[in-house]
Order: sequence, then structure tokens, then C-alpha cells
Amino acid sequence: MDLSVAFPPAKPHSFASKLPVCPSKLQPSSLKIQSKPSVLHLKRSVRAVNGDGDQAQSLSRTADNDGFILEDVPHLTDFLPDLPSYPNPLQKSQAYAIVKQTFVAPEDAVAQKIVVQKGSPRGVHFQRAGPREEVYFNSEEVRACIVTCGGLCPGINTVIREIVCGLNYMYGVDDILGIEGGYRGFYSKNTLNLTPKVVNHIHKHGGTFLQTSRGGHDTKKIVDNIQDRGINQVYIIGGDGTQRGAALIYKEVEKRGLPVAVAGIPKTIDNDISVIDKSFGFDTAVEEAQRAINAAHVEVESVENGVGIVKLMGRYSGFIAMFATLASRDVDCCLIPESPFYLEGPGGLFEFIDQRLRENGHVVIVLAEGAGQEYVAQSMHGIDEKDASGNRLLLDVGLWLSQRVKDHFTDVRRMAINMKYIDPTYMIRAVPSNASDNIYCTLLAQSAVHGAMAGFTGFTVGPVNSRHAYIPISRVTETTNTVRLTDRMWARLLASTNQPSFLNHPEGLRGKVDEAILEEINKMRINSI
Ligand SMILES: Nc1ncnc2c1ncn2[C@@H]1O[C@H](COP(=O)(O)OP(=O)(O)O)[C@@H](O)[C@H]1O
Ligand SMILES: O=P(O)(O)OC[C@H]1O[C@](O)(COP(=O)(O)O)[C@@H](O)[C@@H]1O
Ligand SMILES: [Mg+2]
Repeated sequence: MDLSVAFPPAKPHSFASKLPVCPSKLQPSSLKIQSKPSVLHLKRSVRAVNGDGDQAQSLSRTADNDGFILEDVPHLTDFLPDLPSYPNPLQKSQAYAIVKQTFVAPEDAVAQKIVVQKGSPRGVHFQRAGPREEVYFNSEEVRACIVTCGGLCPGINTVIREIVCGLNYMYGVDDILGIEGGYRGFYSKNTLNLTPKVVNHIHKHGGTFLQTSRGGHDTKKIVDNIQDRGINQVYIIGGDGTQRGAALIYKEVEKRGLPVAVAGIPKTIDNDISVIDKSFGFDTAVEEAQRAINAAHVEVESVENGVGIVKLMGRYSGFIAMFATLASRDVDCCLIPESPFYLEGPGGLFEFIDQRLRENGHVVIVLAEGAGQEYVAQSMHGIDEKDASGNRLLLDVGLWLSQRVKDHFTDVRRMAINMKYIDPTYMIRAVPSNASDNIYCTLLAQSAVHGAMAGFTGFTVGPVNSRHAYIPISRVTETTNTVRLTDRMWARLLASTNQPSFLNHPEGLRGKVDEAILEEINKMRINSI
């Protein structure tokens, strides 16, 4: 990556000529040009810019001699240098009156890598999230909107509630709109007025108060609508697809020179968003999955030769299955998309089930929905459908595996088994968030509000090594978070279940496992001989 320092091109100062066509609520005060730029403003103007113009949002990085790299997020003053700033209203907040350090110092950064060696470069850092001494919005002129997109996840309503309450209680903002039904709601539906009273109880329910959808992202139409409605803060709650859409919205806003902050809040039950520690709702999902695993265990324990199969969510990432297995201890085998498996022959799944039935009289298998898709596709002659967002629709690996296991034990082993297949996927996704996720969602929402009020834009918020940070949106969409077979966590799982690793046939793995991972696995195998 090119880290050479290059100053952003000078932006025209004629901000008035770039104002929205429809009168924005910001218009009158935005024209007040501050005579003395703030410390933060001065500091920001010396940021270095990475020259990768192909990305929807280029990463802004500064590097010091000791290898300290700041991957900064954009700020409204990057393209609106004359935007005025105001003292943060939290300065007068009773709640924060005796807090030692109410405001995050501009120099505070969160390290991406927490385990380091003496003498190693300090590495990548992100802006620490939290309130700033100066804000770039006058509270009375804020018109915020919130939208939720993609699949459901426990905790979405808590995030909505806390954005509304955070904006209102901390910053005195009372003009907050709900965009209904995902991205397409910007241009196809009326808005809802959101107040603390309206959202007071929504966190007690699963789902999303604002409804959601897949597909329907039309950047131009969305930004036209943002402009027409005079919206100047956009809070976008959604997964990897949604964050890609948010990056495009931010870019279009910047291109039009609008004083609009775009904040992304990462949502995914699969925990597949990179950089952040984990996504909200994930803990709740793992907890809820225990109930299904427990039911499967009770069922199969109570019959002769009971085989329980529990399917959990996880399109490309098997985190829910892995953590639910580790938490439960009743699971004999966990199958995830990242770790290919095979059924027949020595070291295969059939042999393992047979062995556990002989030892214990029952067996419980946890299966992530994305596991073994290649087998199901073969047996169903490669159905390749997509949802409205372009995500591949998965074939039901749970039903497929149940049938294959039944067939094997009936036809080959000539043995009667009691198959119990449980698919709790939507039941897990639809519950309200648990206590720890509720607190997490509150922090996320408040961090997003502080960031937008401080004038940051094009950012996603989330915990990095337990500290909330502002991360450039493009950074969280460039890779997907998956279970690494070479990490200790997967080894812990294998050690706790004693299941086969299915990694004994390296050639059989080619094409099913990422080449880099395969190389690592082979290297380790050679080293351990
Ligand atoms: N590459 C993309 N560019 C712009 N918008 C996208 C992109 N991918 C998905 N979206 C939009 O984001 C929304 C949610 O995406 P989806 O993949 O369904 O869920 P998630 O955000 O949870 O991954 C949809 O409205 C979809 O149109
Ligand atoms: O049936 P739906 O609503 O399309 O959702 C199914 C998918 O949504 C997920 O829960 C997560 O998807 P997103 O977070 O990407 O929206 C997957 O685990 C699952 O495959
Ligand atoms: Mg997704």
C-alpha cells in the first residue's frame, strides 16, 4: 500500500454554490464562516491520502517513523473546509459533569493488533470513537434519518432506540426520521417521525421496527432523496452488502458537496464483518442456539441410536456453529463452511457417527447452513439462485445430510437410527437481544451519534480490541471475517469434540479451502512430521 504523503486537492471555498437544491436545514448557519479554524480542523488538514482511486472510498493513512499508521475516516471538512464548528453541548451535560475526560482527544487511537513484539512496528490504528470537544452540527439544525437493511439480527431495535435517544438526550436533536423497508424506502415510502417516546419499548422485541429489505439500492435516487428531504445525518444499519451501499452513498454525497454525515453500523448475525471484534446479536444467537442443541440432545438421548442434526445460520462463516458447539459440550461434531468434510471412508463422517453411536448410543451434529454446499449442489444438479441483493441462495444442507445419514445406516450398515433434524435458524434470528448485546448496541449507537455530530463521515463504528473505533467503511467491506482453521479457536473446538478434522486428504481439499489457508495447513503438517 502506498503510504507516501499527498495532500488532498484544494477544495473550492464557495460552499454556497454546492448547497442542496431543496433548502437544507443546515443552510443558514453553514454560511457562517468561522474565522479561526479549530485545532481539530488544522490537525485534519495534514492527513495523508492513499492514492487508490479505484476503491469506492480511498483509505486515508498516515505513517510515522516508528510504524504507527492511522487509518483515518473522512471528515466533512475534507470537502467543505469552511464548515463551522460549535462547542459540544455535552460540555453542559449534568450526566458528564464529573467525568474526568468527557471528550476524546484527537490524538487517541485504537490499535488493530494488540499482541505485539518488542521492537515491532506499531501498526494500524483507528480513530477512537466517542464525543469530540467540537461538533460540526448545530443541534437545532440536525435532521437525521435511520435505515435498516439486509437480514434480521437480534439488537437492531436497540440500536434504533439508542440512536434516537442518544441524539435527543445528549445533543438535543428532535428531528429524526425513520426510513422504512431498507434502501428502497428512501425513494418509495414516506418517513416516520422518531422520538424517544415512539421508540421507548422497541428493544424488547426482535426484528426491526423500521422493516428491512434486500436489493433496491439506487445510489442516485437515495442521495436525491436525502437532499430533497434536507437530511444531514444518515445512520445506516446493515451487513456487508449494506456497508458497500453506504460507501457509495457517502461518495455521492461528497461528490455533490453536501454537508451530510454518513454513518454505518455493522449488523450481521453471521459475525462475518472484518476488523471489528464481533457483531451485535452474535452473543444472543449463540445463547439461543444452545436451546436448540439442548433439545436435540434430550431427544437423541431418550431413544436408541439417536442422531440429532441442528442447522444454524452462517452463510460463509461458521462462527455461530463454532461458538455454540464450544459453549454446549453436548455436540459431537461441528461442520462449518470453512472446513470441508467428507462422508464415506476412513476418517469420514459416517465412520465417526457409527463410532459415537456404539460408544454413547447417540450423536449430536451442529451444521452451519453454508457447510457442504458443494455436495448439495451436486445432488440437486447445481441450482444457482440469488436473492434480491445478489447473495447466493443456499441449498438446505441440513435436510440433505439427514437423508444421507439415514440412507447410509439403513442401506449400508443395516441399522435402524432415530433421526431428529432441527432447523431453528429463523427462530434464533428473530429474538430480542440479550443483556450484553443490549449494552453493546447502546455503545455502538452512541458512538455513531458522537461520530456524526463531530463531522466524521463514511465511517463504520465498532469495537476493535474492546475499544470502540471509527473505521473507514471500505476497510470493513474489503474482506470477510471467517473462521481460520489455522487459529487456536478451531483447534479448541476439535479438541473439545474430538471430531475428525477432515484435513487428512490435502488433495481433496484443493478448491474447497482458500489456497493461502491450504498452504498454511500443508506447511504445518510438514513441520509436525
Ligand atoms: N455491492 C453493493 N453495492 C451497493 N448496495 C449493495 C451492495 N450489496 C448489497 N447492497 C444493498 O445492501 C442492502 C442489504 O444487502 P444484503 O446483502 O441483502 O444484506 P447485508 O447488508 O446484511 O449483507 C440491499 O438493499 C442491497 O441492495
Ligand atoms: O432468508 P433471508 O432473510 O434472506 O436470510 C438468510 C440469510 O441471512 C443471514 O442471516 C445473514 O445475512 P445478512 O446479514 O448478510 O443479511 C444468513 O445467515 C442467512 O443465510
Ligand atoms: Mg451479508
